[in-house]
Amino acid sequence: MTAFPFELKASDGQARTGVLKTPRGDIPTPIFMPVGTAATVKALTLDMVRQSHAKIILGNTYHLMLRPTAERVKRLGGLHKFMGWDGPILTDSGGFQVMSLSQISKVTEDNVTFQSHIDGSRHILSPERSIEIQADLLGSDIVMQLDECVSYPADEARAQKALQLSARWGQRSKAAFGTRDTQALFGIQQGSTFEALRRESTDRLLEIGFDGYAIGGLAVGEGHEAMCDTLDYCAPILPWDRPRYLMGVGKPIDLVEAVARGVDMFDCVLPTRSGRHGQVWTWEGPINIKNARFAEDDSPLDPSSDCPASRDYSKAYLHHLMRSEEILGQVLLSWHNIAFFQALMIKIRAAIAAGEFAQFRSWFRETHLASKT
Ligand SMILES: CNc1nc2cc3nc[nH]c(=O)c3cc2[nH]1
Repeated sequence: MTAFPFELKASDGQARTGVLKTPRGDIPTPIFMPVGTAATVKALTLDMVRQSHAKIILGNTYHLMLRPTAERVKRLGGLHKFMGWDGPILTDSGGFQVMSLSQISKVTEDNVTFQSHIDGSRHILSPERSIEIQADLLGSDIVMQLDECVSYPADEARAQKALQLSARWGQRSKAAFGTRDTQALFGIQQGSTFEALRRESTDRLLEIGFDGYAIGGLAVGEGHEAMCDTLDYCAPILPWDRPRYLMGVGKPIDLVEAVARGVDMFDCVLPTRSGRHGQVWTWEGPINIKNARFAEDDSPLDPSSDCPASRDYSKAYLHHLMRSEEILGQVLLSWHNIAFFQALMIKIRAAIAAGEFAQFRSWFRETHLASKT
């Protein structure tokens, strides 16, 4: 299996910047992937997503297999054609959403059986079925193995059983994926916050061999400090010459601190979800635009941004839209937030390339964390 070329351009401490070359386009790293759960980045047209400088989006197998079903997406030409996105798409394997969204689910050696949170219908996800959905029916560019993510806190024995099952599922995922060179398969490291288990999981993944390696089992309630303490040892032991993808992360400060520990790829619903509720991410930290102090503030969110939502509307107008529960408010704030996350990654990449990441990191902490905007 010839993996997608991953060319590292520069590194600065553990931080690195490079390019992951895929058939549907080059992905600069470190990269943030907006989440397109049900074949849409919620509230945004794909022109807005492109204009935000996003290069790759994430699709959720769990949601799409339930509705409209992966078979229907296939009949309609696959996920790219169905939603009109011709750039790279990464799909997750569905296991995490089963555990977090479905009321009834049962994990055995062979598979996960669960009931749809939409209509209660019964479904099965096995490593083989998840690969079929992602690679053959949805046609995604980067496919994730099926894994088992334990909740936090986990006891060590339970976490070890889950990582060992995930490793066996990783082997089966790779066997089902076969040798394809137009798509990539990533393995997922587990082990909760136990260093010995993270090493055991990594050893198992390296024996199997993947195109990229995700760090699973984090952003599950452990908090920023415990996540960073775990990344201190679990990121650098993953192969330096392949992409490292931290699943489900995160807040801007999480991205900066994870890049500092060697992570290359991220995805999180935060920018779009928080935007829909009025939370706006800025260089000076998050604000809630519904706060009365913005009612007559006619300054834009970020005059230096090239995103119309950030540059061409006053905070007062956005305040009014959100207070009036106007849909346009959710659209513009979601657009601004994903553009901000992309602007953050652009600054991070430039800082690493210039050997100035340490300076950027301390500037960001002082500016973004200190001020209570
Ligand atoms: C929002 N936090 C979060 N989203 C995740 C998705 C995941 N998928 C597969 N495997 C994981 O361990 C995993 C962990 C995650 N944490």
